[in-house]
Amino acid sequence: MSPETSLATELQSRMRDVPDFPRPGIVFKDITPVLADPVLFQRLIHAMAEPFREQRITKVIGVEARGFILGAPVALALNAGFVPARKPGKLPHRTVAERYSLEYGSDGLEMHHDAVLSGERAIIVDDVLATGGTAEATAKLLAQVGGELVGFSFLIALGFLDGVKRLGAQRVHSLITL
Ligand SMILES: O=P(O)(O)OC[C@H]1O[C@H](OP(=O)(O)OP(=O)(O)O)[C@H](O)[C@@H]1O
Ligand SMILES: Nc1ncnc2[nH]cnc12
Repeated sequence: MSPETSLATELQSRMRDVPDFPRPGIVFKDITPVLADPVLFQRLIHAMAEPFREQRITKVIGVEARGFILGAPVALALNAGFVPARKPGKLPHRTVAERYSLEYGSDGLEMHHDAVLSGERAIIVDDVLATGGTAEATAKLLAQVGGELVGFSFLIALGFLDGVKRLGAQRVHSLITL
C-alpha cells in the first residue's frame, strides 16, 4: 500500500459520519477526531501542501471556519502567508465580497482587498468540497483582487455533489474522495 493510500485509509477510518446534521438528510463529515491526533494532523497537512511545493505559492487562503484550521499550517508548510476568507462583517479593513449557496443553505464571504496583491500566486484550502459554492466564491474573491489561482487543496471531496467539476478537476487536490 502506498503512503498516500494508507493516509487516506487512516483518515477515513478516524473521521466521523454524523447523520442528519446540521439538517435532516445531510451526513456531516466530522474531522475533529483527526485533528485531535497530532501525528495524523501533521501527516495530513504535509500531504495537503505537497502538490504545491514547487509552485511558488505566496498566499494560502483559508475559508472560515474549518479552512482556518488547515489553511494556516499549510501556509507555513509552503513558506507562504495566510489569508482568511471570513463570513460577512468580521473583517475590520476594506473588503471584497461574494455570496454563494452550499449543501445546507446560503452564505457570504469577504476578504481584505489588499490581502493578496495583483499577480500573487495563491491556493485555496478547506476541509470539505461539497457543492463547490464556497470554494468558487473564494476563487471569485481572489479574482477580484487580481491574484492568480494555482489550485485548491481539500481534505475531503464529496464526489457525488460535483464540486470538482464546478472548480475544474485539474486544479483540485483532495486527500479523500467519497
Ligand atoms: O462545497 P460547499 O457546498 O460550498 O460546502 C463546503 C463548505 O461547507 C463547510 O463550511 P460551513 O459553511 O459549514 O462553515 P464552517 O467551516 O464554519 O463549519 C465546509 O467547511 C466548506 O467550507
Ligand atoms: N456533508 C458535509 N460534512 C461536513 N462539512 C460539509 N460542508 C458541506 N457539506 C458538508
